[in-house]
Amino acid sequence: MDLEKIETAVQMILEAIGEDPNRSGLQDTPKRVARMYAEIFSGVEKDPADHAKVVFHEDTDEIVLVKDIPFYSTCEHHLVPFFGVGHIAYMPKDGQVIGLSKLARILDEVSKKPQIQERITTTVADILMEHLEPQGVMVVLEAEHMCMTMRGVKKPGSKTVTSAVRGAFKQSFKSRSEVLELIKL
Ligand SMILES: Nc1nc2c(ncn2[C@@H]2O[C@H](COP(=O)(O)OP(=O)(O)OP(=O)(O)O)[C@@H](O)[C@H]2O)c(=O)[nH]1
Ligand SMILES: [Zn+2]
Repeated sequence: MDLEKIETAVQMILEAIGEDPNRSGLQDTPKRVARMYAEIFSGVEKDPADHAKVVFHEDTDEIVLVKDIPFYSTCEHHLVPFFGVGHIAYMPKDGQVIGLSKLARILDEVSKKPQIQERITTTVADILMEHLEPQGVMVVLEAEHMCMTMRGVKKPGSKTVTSAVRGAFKQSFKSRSEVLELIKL
């Protein structure tokens, strides 16, 4: 990531909005924003699938759900945050399972780039289908978009819910309902 370029750009934005980038409160802002972007956009240069490459065996083919995983991302249209919780479920095949934290790590890394909510949802589901090779995957994200709350249409409290359903969950209404019930618990 080119931190110097970010600093120059932030300096220009401050000037463009009519601020004085040299006043004391703003002097270090370009550097701070550059460091912050390095953090919140760190996923641009990474492959989130790396977290799905270590799998192990346990004698179970029952649904695993990690729910209420907080995530923060950045709307690619306005570069403001959207954030909420993700629920990630899978049904193992032949006892192939993955460390629970890896599900959250994948969601984190996919979120750390300019994004839209639908793409985070489908990317997480597709990574798990490809590398874990389970019977099925279901990913549900609920998020508040600051581009819809603090500006524009201004609908604070509105939530966007997206889901990606793969494999067995797509075929079986019963398995899908089971996950939705477990999310609600
Ligand atoms: N599908 C989808 N849309 C998003 C997401 N985040 C923001 N948006 C929408 O992206 C759209 C961008 O619309 P534009 O008309 O190009 O931009 P705008 O004039 O700033 O639109 P308003 O937000 O309506 O003021 C808006 O409708 C946003 O609500 C997302 O994660 N998924
Ligand atoms: Zn937006």
